Amino acid sequence: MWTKVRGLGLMLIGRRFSSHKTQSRKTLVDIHKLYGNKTPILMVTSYDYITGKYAASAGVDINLIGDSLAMTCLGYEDTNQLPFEEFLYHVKAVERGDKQSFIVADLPFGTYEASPEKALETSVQLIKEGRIQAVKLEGGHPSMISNISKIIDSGIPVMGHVGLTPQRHNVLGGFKLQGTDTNRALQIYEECVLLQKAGCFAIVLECIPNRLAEYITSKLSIPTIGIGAGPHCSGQVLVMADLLGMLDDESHPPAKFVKKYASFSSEAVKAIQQYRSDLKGVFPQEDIHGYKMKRDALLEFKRQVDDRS
Ligand SMILES: Nc1nc(=O)c2c([nH]1)NC[C@@H]1CN(c3ccc(C(=O)N[C@@H](CCC(=O)O)C(=O)O)cc3)CN21
Ligand SMILES: CC(C)C(=O)C(=O)O
Ligand SMILES: [Mg+2]
Repeated sequence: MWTKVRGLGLMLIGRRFSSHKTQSRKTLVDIHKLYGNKTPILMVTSYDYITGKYAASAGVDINLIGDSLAMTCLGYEDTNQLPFEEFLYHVKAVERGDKQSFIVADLPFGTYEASPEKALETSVQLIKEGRIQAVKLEGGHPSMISNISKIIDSGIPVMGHVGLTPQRHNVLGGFKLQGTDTNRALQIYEECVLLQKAGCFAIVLECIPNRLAEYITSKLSIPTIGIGAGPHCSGQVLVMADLLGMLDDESHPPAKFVKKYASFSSEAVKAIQQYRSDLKGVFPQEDIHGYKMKRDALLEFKRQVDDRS
């Protein structure tokens, strides 16, 4: 009892004098501040409650529920096969795990291209049911800009995405570096200008040469978030499965731009194999992991069972 009261007292003192308030969710204002201060913006992708919690605990700035989860988490061949309902299920789980980051969700292939109304409808559903803060969609050609404007005009922040846009891999000829020739570089630059004019709060630059990304970043007044776009973007994004080494998949070797900071996959397999070998007498231990029963109760139980036969 005394220790409980003392614990409560310490807790109250701790609250009163601690400089750490309960962390509230980051907003667009925080993202703009980082950009203004030239502090690199940290973005990762998350999949579910667990990975959402990892991102929140690490204090990332932007947590993206990327449609790449189709491949890394669900085993689809590409992102275009991802059903919207399956995506939404993951969006909801991430949000339950992360109450700290600014959360952005991709608009999956087929859920926003057809019209401004369709793009808005999908975005509203993600905001309402997924409880997230912003959406990201691929492409910045003029027809896509009208879809983006409709979403932004309705009060939903939009992140652009240019360069290697994986949903368009069939017209891009695969997951290939973009913008190496003058015309394609100009096209990517023009898309960025249009996206900024439409009111996007940031743009992902994926798989383009370092110098092109650097130049685009210097020309824009909104942050660029790079993946395979060199060190001169306003921020960086990596896919969680790539940075944690969650997948050892020979059929999908990591891209050149990936840096692997952990080896979850091999650690997991090792741990499960250790568990198997422990079953030969090491785990579980009677005292540490087991539960006791009063001797009398056990004897009486056995007696009653024996009486039945
Ligand atoms: N795990 C994962 N990480 C990603 O970053 C990612 C996905 N999945 N799935 C959706 C897209 C696809 N992405 C990819 C996939 C492969 C390369 C890749 O291998 N690129 C070549 C470029 C060289 C060339 O132009 O041929 C490379 O060698 O890096 C790039 C982006 C990025 N996205
Ligand atoms: C790689 C990022 C930008 C993305 O779009 C995704 O993970 O789906
Ligand atoms: Mg994506």
